[in-house]
Amino acid sequence: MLELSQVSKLFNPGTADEKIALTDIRLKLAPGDFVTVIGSNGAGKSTLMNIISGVMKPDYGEVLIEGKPIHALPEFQRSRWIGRVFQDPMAGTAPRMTIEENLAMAYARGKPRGFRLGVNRSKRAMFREQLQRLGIGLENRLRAKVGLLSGGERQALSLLMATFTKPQILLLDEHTAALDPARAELITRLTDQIVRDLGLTTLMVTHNMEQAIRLGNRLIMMDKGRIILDIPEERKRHLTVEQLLGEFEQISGHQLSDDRIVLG
Ligand SMILES: Nc1ncnc2c1ncn2[C@@H]1O[C@H](COP(=O)(O)OP(=O)(O)OP(=O)(O)O)[C@@H](O)[C@H]1O
Repeated sequence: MLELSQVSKLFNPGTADEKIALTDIRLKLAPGDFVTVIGSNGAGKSTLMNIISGVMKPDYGEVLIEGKPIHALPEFQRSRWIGRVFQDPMAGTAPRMTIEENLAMAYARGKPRGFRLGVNRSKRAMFREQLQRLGIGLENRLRAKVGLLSGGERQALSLLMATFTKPQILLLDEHTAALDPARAELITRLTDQIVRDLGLTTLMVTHNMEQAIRLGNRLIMMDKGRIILDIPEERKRHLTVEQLLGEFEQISGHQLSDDRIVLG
């Protein structure tokens, strides 16, 4: 489904500012894998997401989705294949447009140019049904401007929009980090529900260790541009936060330095 082979990325090569972001990343995800990603500051997590989504090119190596190199795909196909939710609730939605207009935009993503962006009766009924599944009452506010929604509501809408057309890969980039604990928990629950219902192949970067253990069927740990540990489901199920941090320290030789870390 998703395969990274020997992916490397260096910023500002040959200058005093040279930074190794990724070194020889090899990773294979099977269809339906839900992988949580943790790591220290500057470990390369965001660069990894940027490269998988195709917005950044690796210096070396390749990213394949269903056997096809992602960087060779036209933009419209990439946007249909990859759904992404960012940390910033403002990032995934258009604030001046209504909820239904935002959903119409997400629905048209990856469809041929000229596909109608408008909202007709049958689309509205479908949007309402999808919003109902979130369970936060957005189905009654189809014509509300998205800029008026709370951060949590907006992130729930972003999640729905990113998964609307069942992407091949879902990338979640610390998507609960900017929310208060109650809203973060709501988005976590919705994420788990949507990923399971649709059987989406998912990579989720998180600073919440308990969440990293609880969600998904696999956990990878990154440090200094490398994947230093890949924990399968059976091991993850019995893991505690203390054990996870202990393993990190043992393998990397230093403590997990993450200024946004949440232990649970
Ligand atoms: N555009 C850029 N130009 C130069 N260096 C960069 C750029 N983007 C990232 N880096 C560097 O590459 C390394 C990996 O950064 P990246 O943002 O991928 O890490 P991260 O694991 O997401 O970190 P954090 O958890 O702190 O957000 C870091 O050393 C960072 O300073």
